[in-house]
Amino acid sequence: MPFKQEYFTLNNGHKIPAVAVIGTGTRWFKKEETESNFSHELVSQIKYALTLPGVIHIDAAEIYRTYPEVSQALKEAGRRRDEIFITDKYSTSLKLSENPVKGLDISLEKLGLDYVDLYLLHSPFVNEEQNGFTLEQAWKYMEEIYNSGKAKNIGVSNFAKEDLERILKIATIKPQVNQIEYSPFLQNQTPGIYKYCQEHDILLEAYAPLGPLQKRPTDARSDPFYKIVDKLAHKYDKSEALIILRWVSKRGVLPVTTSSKPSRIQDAQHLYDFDLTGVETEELTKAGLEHEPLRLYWTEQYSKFDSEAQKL
Ligand SMILES: NC(=O)C1=CN([C@@H]2O[C@H](COP(=O)(O)OP(=O)(O)OC[C@H]3O[C@@H](n4cnc5c(N)ncnc54)[C@H](OP(=O)(O)O)[C@@H]3O)[C@@H](O)[C@H]2O)C=CC1
Repeated sequence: MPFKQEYFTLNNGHKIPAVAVIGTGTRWFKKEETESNFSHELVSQIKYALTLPGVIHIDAAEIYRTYPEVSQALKEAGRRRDEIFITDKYSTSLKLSENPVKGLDISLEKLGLDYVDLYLLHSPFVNEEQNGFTLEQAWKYMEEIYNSGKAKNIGVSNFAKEDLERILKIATIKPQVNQIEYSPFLQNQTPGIYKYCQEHDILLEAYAPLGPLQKRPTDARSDPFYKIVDKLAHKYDKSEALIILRWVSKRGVLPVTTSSKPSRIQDAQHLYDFDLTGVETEELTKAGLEHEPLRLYWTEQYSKFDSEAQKL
């Protein structure tokens, strides 16, 4: 299969590989990091990903408790560091380490790395009482990390417009990325976030992009959205998952996916070997918007925005 490496360009001019093929949360997420729950399956999927062509984009986080698996896979794969792009996240709403600076030091140690490529605040749910610092101070820690070189890029996750506005007021370094839940059935995790990030040159990353496949309704066969996906899958001879991931990228959003199946990891790494036309992209956007919202994460905090999630 021919291979095409694609990047998005961040607001600091750095390049980021345009699909993250192995997220280490969701199906790999653990409540504890113990020897007995070490996932050999995750190690083998990451190692498999590291045999693929191009730069391999791995999505990790403190809260996933999967650093031991990532670390072992990196060591055993022996791939060049500049052929790997690692995102990591500081756990905010559940405090696991003192602050982002100390948290990253611990994760670098566990991962056996000198730096990560991207470090994110996992959510905006930070306050003095719970964390010992405010959201603005959290961002100052992130800037300290950027200046130290221990993270080549910094950003946020699950941030709404208002959270970004707070950060931008005090920032000397703008967040490069906002990683949010995004799929055809959730085109605005919080009101107006898609447009806001585009206008402010903050790259959106989509986690749970395959929500419509993870939660496929029983009447999908007669649903216009699934009919279009099926038509395009046949036209391009690609899986339905790839049609949706490619749509995400055509919307200017970087898809973050994962799988327990090597063939799906390989497919995702080859996402840019085909393209959708502008008309097809628009058709999927519209059919997606007509669907009722599907929100899989941060429902307690964000379900109140469901009525605005499908307005562009
Ligand atoms: N910042 C945040 O708050 C969050 C970040 N994330 C990050 O994003 C990553 C990806 O999130 P995730 O929701 O898993 O991403 P996706 O929406 O891409 O879903 C991946 C899952 O979909 C399954 N899948 C793939 N193809 C199909 C298909 N055709 N039909 C049905 N199921 C299919 C896969 O199963 P299989 O293994 O069988 O292939 C896999 O478990 C996480 O691992 C994590 O790193 C996720 C949630 C929150």
